[in-house]
Amino acid sequence: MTARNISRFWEWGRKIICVGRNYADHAKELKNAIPTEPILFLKPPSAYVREGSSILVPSYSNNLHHEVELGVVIGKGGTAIPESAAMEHVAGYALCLDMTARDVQDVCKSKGLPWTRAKAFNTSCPVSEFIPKERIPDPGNVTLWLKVNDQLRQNGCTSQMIFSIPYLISYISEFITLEEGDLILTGTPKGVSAVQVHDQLQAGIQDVVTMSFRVDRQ
Ligand SMILES: O=C(O)/C=C/C(=O)CC(=O)C(=O)O
Ligand SMILES: [Mg+2]
Repeated sequence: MTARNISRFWEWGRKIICVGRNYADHAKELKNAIPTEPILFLKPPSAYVREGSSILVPSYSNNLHHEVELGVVIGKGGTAIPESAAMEHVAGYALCLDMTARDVQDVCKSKGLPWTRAKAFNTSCPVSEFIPKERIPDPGNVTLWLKVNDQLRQNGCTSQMIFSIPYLISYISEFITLEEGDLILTGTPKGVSAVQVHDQLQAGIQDVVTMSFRVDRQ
């Protein structure tokens, strides 16, 4: 059997675990309280989309938002990983978008329902190429940005995260066993806004990576 290559982790069918409201300025812009514990939700592997394919607006949404996020790719699985050992479990990173049907999420929130339809639809997780760990020596201090049609909408630093990457790995692995190829989306900084069909999104991690996606109707 051919060995699988972590640099194509999105083909492995592993878990996508997302952290919400992990930046105070984003929690505030949506009028949410600052969390005292990580807020988690999941996307299925069918949410992945790669450059060259489009982000599809779900037929049931009229308010699709971009959220640029740093993704952490797990290289070594584990359960109840101590915070002190957490970074040993990281293989690398990816720039990710947590595409969110905000109108649907608002309805879910008002009814106390899960966010699945708002967050987990096909193409809701655009990802960049795999970034080996060595290329981001300090993932707790990198700038993430996103432009829509060349206009800057998001520009934030991972130093603003409420819960650090080691803390998140430790917290999550207490009750979800992490496996090689899993991806953790670490939350978005402020500046989320709506995208329209035929918009061109461009995003980057300072001088490390950039990626582009077009938006189309489902
Ligand atoms: O509570 C809300 O209104 C929205 C929360 C999110 O969408 C959370 C995230 O996905 C995030 O902060 O990245
Ligand atoms: Mg998000």
